[in-house]
Amino acid sequence: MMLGEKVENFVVKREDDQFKRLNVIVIGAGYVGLCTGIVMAHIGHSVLCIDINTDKIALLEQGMAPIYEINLEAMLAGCRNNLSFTTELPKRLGDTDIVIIAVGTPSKENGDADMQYVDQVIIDITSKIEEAQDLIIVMKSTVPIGSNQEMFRRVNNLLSDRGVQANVNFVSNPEFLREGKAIYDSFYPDRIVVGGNNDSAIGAVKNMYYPLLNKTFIMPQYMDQNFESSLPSLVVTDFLTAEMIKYASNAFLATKVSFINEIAGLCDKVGADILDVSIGMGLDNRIGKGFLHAGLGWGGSCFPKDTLALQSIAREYDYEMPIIEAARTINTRQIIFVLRKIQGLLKVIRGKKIAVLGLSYKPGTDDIRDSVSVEIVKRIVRLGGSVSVYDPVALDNARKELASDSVNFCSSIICAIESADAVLIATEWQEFLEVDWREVKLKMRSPIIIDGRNLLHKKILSEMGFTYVGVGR
Ligand SMILES: NC(=O)c1ccc[n+]([C@@H]2O[C@H](COP(=O)([O-])OP(=O)(O)OC[C@H]3O[C@@H](n4cnc5c(N)ncnc54)[C@H](O)[C@@H]3O)[C@@H](O)[C@H]2O)c1
Ligand SMILES: O=c1ccn([C@@H]2O[C@H](COP(=O)(O)OP(=O)(O)O[C@H]3O[C@H](CO)[C@@H](O)[C@H](O)[C@H]3O)[C@@H](O)[C@H]2O)c(=O)[nH]1
Repeated sequence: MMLGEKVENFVVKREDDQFKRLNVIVIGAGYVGLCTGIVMAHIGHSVLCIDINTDKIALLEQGMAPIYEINLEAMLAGCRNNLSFTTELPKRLGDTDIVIIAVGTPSKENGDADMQYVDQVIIDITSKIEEAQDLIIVMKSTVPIGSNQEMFRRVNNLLSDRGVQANVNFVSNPEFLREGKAIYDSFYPDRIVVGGNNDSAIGAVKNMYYPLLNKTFIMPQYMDQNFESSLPSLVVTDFLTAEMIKYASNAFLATKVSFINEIAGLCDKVGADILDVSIGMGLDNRIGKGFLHAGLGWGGSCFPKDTLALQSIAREYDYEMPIIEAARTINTRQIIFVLRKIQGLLKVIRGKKIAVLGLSYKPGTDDIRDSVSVEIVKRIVRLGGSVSVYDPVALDNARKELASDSVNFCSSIICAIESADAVLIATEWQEFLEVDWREVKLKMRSPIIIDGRNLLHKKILSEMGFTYVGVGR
């Protein structure tokens, strides 16, 4: 890294180097790995995507997406010349310029990030590195602060144990894509963060992203062409800071949602309308419009585990993080809040039938990891209720998680609400906005809507004769 570069860490930089096509291996073909592989292939790199999950790879080889993500299959079809799939690392890594690690780092029981998948990948890669090889390992998985430095040392120790002399470098390159918009975010990131301690490795990663940083790629016709995104910012920094940027970003966004949910709770008490409060607040540029949508709270594979991991890291220093603690507490309280609302309306949940619309942790994805909706279904069942559930894409993923005689999986909204004592909107899928609520009302036992995502028009539904309860309105 150049002397003085740290000072301008957060300055937007534009690279003018000649773009060089690279041989890239992506390890882990999940939400992050697959989207990254597709985008890298689309912008011209030669990409090999590896996953130990043989079912995933079999689907991908047939051009089918193993996850629900808008534009994924079309993009997959569009870049097959540059993209191949396999279940194992090649015997030799000699031709590979960059290996991107994108395996999962889920929570352990104690809240730490579980590094077993990353650790295994490090061992696998190192065993394939050859004498005199140049290789850059790019860490996209979200890993605890200090991990990249530690792994860099570990790889070099393993190599010296094998008596291999090679030029292996690490670059921390956290990912910020959102599920449901993963392909779009991968093409148009707000920023690309690269953290490391080696100029030439950082330079190679900048080159890898050259077409994105300079928008020199051509977007396929079927993608929305009416985007107004500006060029992404490039943040060059050290390992620890890059790792912290990822955790801090997720913790901040989670806290912002919890903040608005706390205010929504008070709106409920005083009779103010959180929708207008959010608009009124968001119009202040310093606050910003995003992440002010009050509801059942945040879930998914990132906010819950990453806030937990950040707390775990802080505990190592006996350092308290009361804001993040509060954000998590408020998030759990949202589940209690909705159960109390249901109890308030139905009095007793035991023996009642509740329709739950939406199972994924947010619209646009089939991911049910840490989904608030799934947790609420489990709690209703524990309270003796029966639940009929519907989701446009996440039903299959939820079947195992919610297997119970008290849970009925329905293939349509109308099937789910048949004879229901109340309906809970748990994920704000557009389809729930478009359904004919008059028809729904005729089929329900009692016309009660708990709108856990503030999706529907309160006034219109009240006029139809529904008892409507939202979050903070
Ligand atoms: N999902 C997101 O929206 C998102 C966004 C930003 C960052 N992240 C981070 O990116 C990482 C990956 O997240 P994800 O949601 O894509 O995970 P995922 O669970 O969808 O995918 C991980 C994949 O890695 C594979 N895998 C595990 N061990 C392997 C090995 N040894 N070799 C090859 N493949 C292996 C698994 O089979 C799985 O398909 C996590 O650290 C996560 O925190 C996720
Ligand atoms: O105003 C809001 C915004 C979000 N949410 C909830 O917050 C959760 C997370 O939403 P979102 O951030 O859109 O989804 P993710 O795909 O989990 O993306 C987050 O987590 C990823 C994994 O680390 C990061 O890469 C992204 O930048 C970060 O936004 C979901 O349950 C949403 O329902 C709200 O309740 N209200």
